[in-house]
Amino acid sequence: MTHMHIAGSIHADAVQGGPQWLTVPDDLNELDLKLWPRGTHRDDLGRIVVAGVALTDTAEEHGTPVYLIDEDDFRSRARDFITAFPGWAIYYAGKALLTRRVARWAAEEGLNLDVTTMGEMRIALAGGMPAERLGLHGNNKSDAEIAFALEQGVGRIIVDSFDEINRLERACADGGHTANVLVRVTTGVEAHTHEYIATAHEDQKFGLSIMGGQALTALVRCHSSQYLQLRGIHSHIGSQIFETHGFEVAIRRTMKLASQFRTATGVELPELDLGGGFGIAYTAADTPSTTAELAASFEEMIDHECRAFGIGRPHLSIEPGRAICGPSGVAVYEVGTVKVVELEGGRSRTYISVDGGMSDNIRPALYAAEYSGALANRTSGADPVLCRVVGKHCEGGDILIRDVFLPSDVRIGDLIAVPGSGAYARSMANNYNQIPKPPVVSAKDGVTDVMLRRETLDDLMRLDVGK
Ligand SMILES: Cc1ncc(COP(=O)(O)O)c(C=O)c1O
Ligand SMILES: N[C@@H](CCCC[NH3+])C(=O)O
Repeated sequence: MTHMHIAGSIHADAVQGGPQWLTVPDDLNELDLKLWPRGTHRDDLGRIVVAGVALTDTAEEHGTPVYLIDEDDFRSRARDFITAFPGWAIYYAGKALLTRRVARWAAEEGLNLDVTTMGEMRIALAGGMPAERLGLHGNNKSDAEIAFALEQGVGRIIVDSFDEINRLERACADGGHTANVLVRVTTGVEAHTHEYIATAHEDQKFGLSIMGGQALTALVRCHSSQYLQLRGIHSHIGSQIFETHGFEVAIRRTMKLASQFRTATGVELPELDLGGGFGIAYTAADTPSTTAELAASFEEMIDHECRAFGIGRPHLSIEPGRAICGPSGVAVYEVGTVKVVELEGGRSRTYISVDGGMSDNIRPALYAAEYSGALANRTSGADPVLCRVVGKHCEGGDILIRDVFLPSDVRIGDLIAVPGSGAYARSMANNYNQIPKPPVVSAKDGVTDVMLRRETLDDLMRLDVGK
């Protein structure tokens, strides 16, 4: 698909502080394939088809809103990482999307799994992911979570504070366990992403500071513990990152820390985990690197820094979440109302209200995240108009797609499909306005299968036990 930059009259920026990147597609019916699960297309009836399934059929069978995850797409993106990073351990970040079935796919594709809570551990194990392939994260792991991880034989625990090191040692002493640990550090990198999803600058809750000296102290502390097997350093600089520069700085600083640790103890750390954060395309303007390109630049940076610090190549791992499940997922909504709002200068914006919103995808409200969308049940020859796709919540910021061009004849009952919805949408869903959470169905070879059923109002009513 080609895009032309558009004149002021309908440019989003000219309308209302919209983004400069938004352009009018030459053909609204054509799908920008980089945004969708591999193989997505329109059929002869003009319906969008994902994994061999027409989204109209998904909507009919499962209702709307509905999240559809293309199994083959998920598996192929997992395999891309396994292939591009030979010898590395790939920990799929379950926080992005985790169900028992997703855990099984991850296990079958040779991924490990990054988990953060009791709930994620339980789902991962129930899905058949072996405990030794789990890495437990979290800045406030409870005694119960730590005890469970130790009993199950979780492969490694990423420690995040001195309090937690003490807590973990006590749990090991009580239960007669030892634990493999990595120390999560903050590298001071200012990742180029939204403030709320950048995690390596100093002034935030995760990790121990390299610059402040706590990281080295924690490493030495773990090294000298009779209960802890110190495996190495963990760094995660943030999420939805496109530039490799931040990773380069993180690698340099963690390698330097490893060499300082060696100087202090005489021991070379065997492992280095560089976290996740690899960005995906949500709109036509996003141009993420391929997994192979990422791998090539990581290999080069690692080689360079190992040589610079005279350190042997550690065993390396990364934790991609979004880059595996994000593009595999499509959310499907039904249009309930269409309202044209007149703006200054004779311009207008079309508000398309759908049957979901910030309860099933809070990312636009939380991070001003951009999405795109397409009419899913038919094609249209109508002119493009600038639209805002909004939810049904009692909140002005309840926006799903801030700016998108859709055909001017979008009407009640049409379906809007939002690509890039596999990560951090349904997994961050909530029940604002007492709206039950939508289902997640997997799709493969023309067949859908529910993995998370739709919540019902009865589910919500049953939680309300007061009188
Ligand atoms: C420690 C850690 N690892 C991995 C991830 C996964 O990030 P992403 O889904 O952006 O790859 C996150 C989330 O940002 C994280 O906090
Ligand atoms: N939840 C965030 C990413 C941060 C997740 C985990 N550290 C998002 O939707 O982009």
